[in-house]
Amino acid sequence: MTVILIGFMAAGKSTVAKAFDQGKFIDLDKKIEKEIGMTIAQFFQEYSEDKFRQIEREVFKTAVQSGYAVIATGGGIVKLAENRNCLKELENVVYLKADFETLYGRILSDKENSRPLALRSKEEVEKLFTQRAAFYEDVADIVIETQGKSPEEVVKEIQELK
Ligand SMILES: Nc1ncnc2c1ncn2[C@@H]1O[C@H](COP(=O)(O)OP(=O)(O)O)[C@@H](O)[C@H]1O
Ligand SMILES: O=C(O)C1=C[C@@H](OP(=O)(O)O)[C@@H](O)[C@H](O)C1
Ligand SMILES: [Mg+2]
Repeated sequence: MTVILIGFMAAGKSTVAKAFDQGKFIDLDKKIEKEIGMTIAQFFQEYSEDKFRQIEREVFKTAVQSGYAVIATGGGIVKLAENRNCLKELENVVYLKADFETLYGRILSDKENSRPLALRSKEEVEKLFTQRAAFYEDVADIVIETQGKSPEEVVKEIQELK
């Protein structure tokens, strides 16, 4: 079975996926960065978000056919209707949920990932969160509340699903 992790920026999708054995998980953003040879932030600047979404769509499609144990998506995977339809058809789509203040705090203190869409004002990021939250709820099979839980605790909950 493949577990697909969805959720807003800094929900913990990448951190949680990494806890699974090498080769058995894929982080779509890391895969994309390897393919494009630059960071996502650089790509947004040099090309566009739309171009990024096209690549994300293809990488996601390939990943779901590849038998990974865990797929960490990027927070914007739900932006394209094609991806939302695909998520709805899949099983074990896990929404890692947290409230906006928690996520925003994590975004600000995360020095490892550059998130171009988080460079906007806090109000705009919150607007994006509200729009996206409805999509995550809609396509998810399972919701895991991550608030007050360590990444290890979240990993354990996911392992118990198997
Ligand atoms: N359950 C958690 N509790 C506290 N901090 C977390 C948790 N999960 C992730 N983080 C931290 O939040 C930041 C973003 O995590 P990341 O896994 O990159 O999220 P995502 O891939 O969903 O954007 C990282 O600094 C990470 O260490
Ligand atoms: O929410 C988004 O649109 C994005 C989230 C990022 O992934 P994380 O959710 O892993 O931060 C990354 O794919 C890109 O910066 C766009
Ligand atoms: Mg990530």
